[in-house]
Amino acid sequence: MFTSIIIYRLFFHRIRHFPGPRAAAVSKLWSVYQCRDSRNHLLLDGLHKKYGNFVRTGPGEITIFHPKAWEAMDGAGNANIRSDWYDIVHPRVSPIFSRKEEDHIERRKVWNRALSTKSIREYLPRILRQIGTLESIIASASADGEPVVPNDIMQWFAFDSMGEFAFNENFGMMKTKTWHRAIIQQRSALAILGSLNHTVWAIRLAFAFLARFWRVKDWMGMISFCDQCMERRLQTEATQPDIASHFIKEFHEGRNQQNWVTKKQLLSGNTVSVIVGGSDTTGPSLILLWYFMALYPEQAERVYEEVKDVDPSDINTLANLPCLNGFINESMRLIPAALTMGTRTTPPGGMTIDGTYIPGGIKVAAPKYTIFRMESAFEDPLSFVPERWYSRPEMIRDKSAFAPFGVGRRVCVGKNLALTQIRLVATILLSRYRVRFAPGETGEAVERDMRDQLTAQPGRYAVMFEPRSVVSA
Ligand code: HEM
Repeated sequence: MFTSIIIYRLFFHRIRHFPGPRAAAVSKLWSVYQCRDSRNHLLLDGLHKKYGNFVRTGPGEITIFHPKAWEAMDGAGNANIRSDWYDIVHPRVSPIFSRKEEDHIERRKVWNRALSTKSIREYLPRILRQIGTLESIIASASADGEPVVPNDIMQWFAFDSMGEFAFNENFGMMKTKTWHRAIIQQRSALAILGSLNHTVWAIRLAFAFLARFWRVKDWMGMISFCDQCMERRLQTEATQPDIASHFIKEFHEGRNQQNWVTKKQLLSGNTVSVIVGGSDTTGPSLILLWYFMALYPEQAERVYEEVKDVDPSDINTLANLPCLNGFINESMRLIPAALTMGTRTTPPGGMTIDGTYIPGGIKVAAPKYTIFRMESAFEDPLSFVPERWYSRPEMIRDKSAFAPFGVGRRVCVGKNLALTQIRLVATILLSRYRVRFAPGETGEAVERDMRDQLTAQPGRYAVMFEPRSVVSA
């Protein structure tokens, strides 16, 4: 039987004519093995260089390397659905864990309210307070002449912040300068996705049979931590508006036809999505932002000149500053937080992109890491040139290639919150400190040791934050 499956996949399958490694056409286990050290972004980048823009990366999977890929997959008029990967936390559901579009639309409504411009304004004082705590860590390290490790402090900031405005709860990592046990578990759990991401059936099997073992135990611990956060929140009256209050309202008032179990699964799915999706993305983005600041100090100084006199609570002004936003975009372009994640299944009639027809029922992927570095999308794509986003637009050949938050109706619902946090952290810290690599540090490990585990996990590096008053004295 196995022989006939292999023969079918190699010689008779509808996508047999797409180039790619023969072993990948036979089984996705090939990718699992190739990604055993969580370097899917590099594996796919290499496949693009070897096989071109449309590569068969699984028996029923095509990976697309094209600036228009995300528009074709998620943009206006497309009929793709999310792939079976999005059943990963089944039976829990949320907008991101929704495959049918009608479910997705319904489940997204409450998030649109929880993360609206009005809501972000309500969370603003807490964002600023969290940045205050972040700054106090930096201030004390800098007073002692000690380096700081952005991989720690920026992740602590991202998780503590999410605890604050999602649940009105302080996870206390920045205060104690230590990792919360639950977050260590979460990182260990998400590391599973570095290789097994390719075979969601294997992950589901592991959840069913290995719940007490290996990293699967941490996965279960992560889900249980998220549920406990929500349980605690359900027992309390919120003192300030938070994201959970929107979910809880929906839970109590939700659609009549939904039974209690269904609503509980939605509440749990939303909770996991907000903790993981809201922090393990902003954290890496900030780690990478400071890496690029240390790597390109003259560009960082341009941002400083722009932000030094801006009132940080004026988030509209921040959103329109060319150097600041150019720097953030360029950092996200060279290393996006979601390096390769996101697969869709083509509709029964298939999908055509730039004249290439992909049949129906095929899983398609479009790795941002490689697409954001394509010559057909950006001039001099491997160089860090923030000016391409403001004064040198000719260096952007196809803007639709740049989609760090996705596009269309499935675009990240937390995009504005994340960008507000990132702009504020950059503005407040840059206006008080100059950043440089710590003595003996080159930053080399950031990309060399980076893992692709659902989100980018950059290698560790250390920086010195030097108070500007001292620097200029
Ligand atoms: C720099 C930070 C962030 C990046 C780069 C990012 C990236 C993304 C991407 C690429 C998607 C599409 C995923 C897919 O379809 O597979 C997405 C969806 C989503 N993100 Fe984010 N995200 C960030 C921050 C946040 C924050 C702060 C939150 C919540 C507080 C959040 C919540 C969500 C949710 C709920 C979805 C699903 C949206 C839907 O399906 O309608 N994200 N994000």
